[in-house]
Amino acid sequence: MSKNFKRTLITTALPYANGPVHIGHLAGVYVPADIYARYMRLKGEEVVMIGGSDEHGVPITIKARNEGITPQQVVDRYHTIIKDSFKEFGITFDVYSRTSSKIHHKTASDFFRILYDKGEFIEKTSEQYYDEEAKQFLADRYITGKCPHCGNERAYGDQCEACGTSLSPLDLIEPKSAISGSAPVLKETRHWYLPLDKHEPWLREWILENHKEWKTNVYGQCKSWLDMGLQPRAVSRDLDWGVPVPVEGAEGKVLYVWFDAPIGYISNTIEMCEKEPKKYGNWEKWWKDPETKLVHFIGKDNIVFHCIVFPSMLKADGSYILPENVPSNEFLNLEGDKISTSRNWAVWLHEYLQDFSGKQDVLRYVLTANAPETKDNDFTWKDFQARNNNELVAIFGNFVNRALVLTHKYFDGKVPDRNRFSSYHKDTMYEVYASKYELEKFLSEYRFRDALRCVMDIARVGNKYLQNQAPWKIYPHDPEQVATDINICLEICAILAIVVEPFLPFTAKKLSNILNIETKGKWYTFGINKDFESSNITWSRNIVEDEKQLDYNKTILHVGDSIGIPELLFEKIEDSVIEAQVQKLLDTKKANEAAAYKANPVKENVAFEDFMKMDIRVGTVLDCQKVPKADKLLQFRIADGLEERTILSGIAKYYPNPEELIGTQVCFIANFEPRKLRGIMSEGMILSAEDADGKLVLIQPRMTVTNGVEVK
Ligand SMILES: Nc1ncnc2c1ncn2[C@@H]1O[C@H](COP(=O)(O)OP(=O)(O)OP(=O)(O)O)[C@@H](O)[C@H]1O
Ligand SMILES: [Zn+2]
Repeated sequence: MSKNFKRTLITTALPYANGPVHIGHLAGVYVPADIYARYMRLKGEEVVMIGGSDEHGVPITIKARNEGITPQQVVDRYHTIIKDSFKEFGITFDVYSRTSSKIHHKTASDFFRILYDKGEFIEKTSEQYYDEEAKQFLADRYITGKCPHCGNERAYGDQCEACGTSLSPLDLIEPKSAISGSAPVLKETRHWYLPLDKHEPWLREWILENHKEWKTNVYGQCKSWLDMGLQPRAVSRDLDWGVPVPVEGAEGKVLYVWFDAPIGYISNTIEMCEKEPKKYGNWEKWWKDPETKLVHFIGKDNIVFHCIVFPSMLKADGSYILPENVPSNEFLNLEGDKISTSRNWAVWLHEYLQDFSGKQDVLRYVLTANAPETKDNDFTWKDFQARNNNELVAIFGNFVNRALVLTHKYFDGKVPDRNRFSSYHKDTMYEVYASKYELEKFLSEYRFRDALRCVMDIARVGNKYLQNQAPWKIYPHDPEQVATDINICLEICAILAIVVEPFLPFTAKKLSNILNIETKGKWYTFGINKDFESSNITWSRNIVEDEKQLDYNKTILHVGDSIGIPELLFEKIEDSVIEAQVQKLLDTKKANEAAAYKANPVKENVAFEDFMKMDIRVGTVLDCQKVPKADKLLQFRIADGLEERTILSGIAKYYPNPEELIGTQVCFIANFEPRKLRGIMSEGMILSAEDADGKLVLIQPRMTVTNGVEVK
């Protein structure tokens, strides 16, 4: 199904501006999109990449209310962090704007109005909760009440977080408004719906028949939505934050965020074209010309919106093109847990950039090598370190560095002649060219992990070649052979500088600077040149030779070219650096557990007389030491105001320096039945509090009291 397109429009899911960007976002959307865009640019294609922040919707208004600031202040804060960190990370948007912009409000409003005037919506009246004190309708999240399933008193109108059931506001028992606290009343309200059911027949044909080449995860999700049958979907909301519905009598209503956000791709394209008309031309050529290839990069939770809902909106308008592909990724998890903004379970991009200054490419490498392309995947710091040390440093960096150093050592920093070029060298270069060719095939299929593997294969070929040829052994008796070897190695370095650019742009820049070459426009200047994007060829590794298209003399570097001073491309990451990151996550986990801690229900009441039977007293620790061969036990000698007594307590793990307790006071049950533990008689029980994480902490009076006094 390949068509000849003139240009490519890449959109990237708009990150929701209620938090910074994390590695899940990057792996799911922005790194693959950036690889694709950079690759197209290297090939000299006309391409743009559109991004921007998604700034409307209820969660942002709730965050603003909780922090006592305006929604605009919330989105200003995160938009800036997101935009700056993307830039520093080398994500090359042609435009990165936001949905609170004037252009977007106008574009989204006009878009709605055209569909409204064409009769593409249906209008329905329904009953919704209204807060009479605050004089506003309540979004589901703004209503709390008792969960009908588990009795949790603080369930939300859309979900009970205690039992996980999804709810509708009408399910809640004794509903309350989260704004005023008053009981809301049901009131009629009018909304507009996009009748997706009406669009179902053409969607079926367009996706299920004509786009069988879409990734199986994407195709499968579309098929199951279509097979369930589509329903009309509301496009408006009663809320005061968003794009107002441009219809008479619709005061207090805004466009629903899912309707408003994808239009952001169009608004941002318009903004880009208005800013630089010479460079980008008219926005309509990007959105309305069938010779434009539209590609949406998204994560899996956005599939239905980009394959079914947004195309239906575009079709309802009638003047827009539809996406040619929607290469959606599955999800990236972090150390075995789902990444979550609200639980702070993430590696945040802006923090990474601080902690790993100058190491953008390491993260880009790991997120691509381990991308969740076909199934959910896990990011771990151990894997991050291993991939850096064993792959980037040991293979790529090592090869390039040895080739550059030897050039300076033997050839005065100049590219030597390849006089001995023979079939063995030809085979080596053939491997390199075939890998580049395969790499191109994978890129055209949005298989970025496999494509990156091909880049590393080229570095592997170089590394192996250098190891086999061992120029440092040959040089004394056959410098001419070494000249040919180094010539080959330098050419492989130059090819690496070009093919690695989409993946590791900072490394490509460093390497091409050392080699004194330009990477731009060089994609088709060596090896075999066939464009997978626009041809229907079936790939095979031998096609290169079969077609006799390979000219081994067409090289990037030339004899006598000067090579700059070598500089290390990658450096080893030490254990201590990784341990610090792991510790940061453990701290987060602990804080989350503490925040989620719920005290046990109170036990049955006891009578005063029963309480008085317990003889709890205070005593001073005279001696304290670990019981030999018992991990948990500490042996206390206590001055109890009468004689002295010995008590054993299972808190050794929490008091690694027991001698520090000597001289402090503890509380103990004095009339606890004595019992023998490890051959020692324990006369009582020392009192501790058990913290949420199981840690035991001694109960100790804040002021010294007389030994033996009772606790009441
Ligand atoms: N862990 C992840 N792995 C892969 N893609 C992700 C992940 N989290 C989010 N994405 C994708 O990133 C894009 C932007 O996400 P969005 O801002 O809507 O965040 P979200 O899904 O609300 O995430 P979060 O709740 O973590 O903030 C979406 O296309 C989404 O599918
Ligand atoms: Zn519940």
